[in-house]
Amino acid sequence: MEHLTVTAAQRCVIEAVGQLGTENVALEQCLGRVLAEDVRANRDQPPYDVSAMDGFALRSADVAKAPATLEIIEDIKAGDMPRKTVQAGQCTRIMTGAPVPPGADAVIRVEDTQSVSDARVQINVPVKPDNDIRPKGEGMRNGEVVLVKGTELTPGAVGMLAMVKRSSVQVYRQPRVAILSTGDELEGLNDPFDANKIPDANSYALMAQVQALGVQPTLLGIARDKPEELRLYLQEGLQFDALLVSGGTSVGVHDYVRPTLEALGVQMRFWRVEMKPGHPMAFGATAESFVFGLPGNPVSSMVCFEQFVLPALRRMMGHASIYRRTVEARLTHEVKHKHSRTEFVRVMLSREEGGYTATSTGAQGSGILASMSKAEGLLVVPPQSKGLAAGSLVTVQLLDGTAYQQEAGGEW
Ligand SMILES: Nc1nc2c(c(=O)[nH]1)N[C@H]1C(S)=C(S)[C@@H](COP(=O)(O)OP(=O)(O)OC[C@H]3O[C@@H](n4cnc5c(N)ncnc54)[C@H](O)[C@@H]3O)O[C@H]1N2
Ligand code: MOO
Repeated sequence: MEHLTVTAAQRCVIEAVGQLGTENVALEQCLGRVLAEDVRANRDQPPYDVSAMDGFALRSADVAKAPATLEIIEDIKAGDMPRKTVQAGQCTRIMTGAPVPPGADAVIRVEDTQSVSDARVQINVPVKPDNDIRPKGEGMRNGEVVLVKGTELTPGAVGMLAMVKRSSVQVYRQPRVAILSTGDELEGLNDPFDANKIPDANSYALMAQVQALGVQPTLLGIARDKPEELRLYLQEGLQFDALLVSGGTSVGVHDYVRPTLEALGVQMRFWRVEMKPGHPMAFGATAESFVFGLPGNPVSSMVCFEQFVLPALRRMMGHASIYRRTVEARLTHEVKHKHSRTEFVRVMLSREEGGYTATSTGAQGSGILASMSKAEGLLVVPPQSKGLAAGSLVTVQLLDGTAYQQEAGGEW
């Protein structure tokens, strides 16, 4: 499986993974989850025609030649039921959300009236029938599906669930994700400082990328470059829905990850993708688990997460929109491209007249996390590109935000 493009590798991942099972979660915990059931309204809302304004409910015909003075027969607050019928020459004082009394066909807001006495009001302007009346069932009708299966639970959707009195709801399960770093050179966050070692940044950058999807991963720690130790860690990681291993995926003599995974029964689907950074990216599966072998270089592992792990996890969680949103941006400088791999360039975006502009965040080496930490997006240089001129229109994957799209946004 040589010369696999990013798009082809993404397809391979997405075809392999599917939605996880479902679970019931409390309304307080469901933000960002995906509905695994249709949710129906259990009442009409509003339950009757109600006033949209604080004012007076009246018969529009009575005020056709406004100004006109009407007799106030009743006061109705939200929560009250009207007791009287509005007859010719009459009105009721009504508050927002209160039921419109029989006989009245319109509401006029208080600003368009003038008090004459406690019992009489002058209406200053005419109103059309139905003015400022919110009809029964305008918001939802009893029995109708108000949220369809597959909907992501946004704050608005959570409000809707409360509106139909759902204190818990059936959603797709969150993936259980394990993260493992490998390499003798790595220094754990709590290990003593040693200037000759490499701090384990990948575990935490990957942790944060998973957390940004609303999932709390498990950090397995650091496996040293000893096949037996690595085997134990990988075995543990394969108990999870997804295992992210960084380092040891290329062809060095101590790159034991791939052979050890295979020895543990993992079927490798690919182990190289035509991309930069991120070339030695591996993907495999067992019956219960998916393994992403991410390159050790910190930026490479993060970029591979964006392209392969993120859509896979979102698919497991039941989302239909699984890819980062892409935008068009105008490049503020030249980008050279002298190979035939898809390149991802870390960029900052600014919003200017006519759209976004994209500017590199600095040195793009795959170990240089500083330029990743400033990045708002990844500019995609397609494999066939001969380089991009300043001022050209380019595609950028947004790294921040919670907006996603159904398609990757291009073939690359
Ligand atoms: N002969 C070849 N050598 C290399 C190739 C190749 O195709 N042929 N590919 C290069 C590319 S591209 C990358 S990317 C790296 C990936 O190699 P590995 O996945 O095997 O990663 P390591 O060799 O273990 O480490 C690479 C680099 O990253 C640092 N690292 C590793 N883990 C962490 C961590 N948890 N936190 C921070 N930094 C980490 C490690 O110290 C190395 O500097 O291979 C090239 N070589
Ligand atoms: O995948 Mo490597 O990232 O090009 O350094």
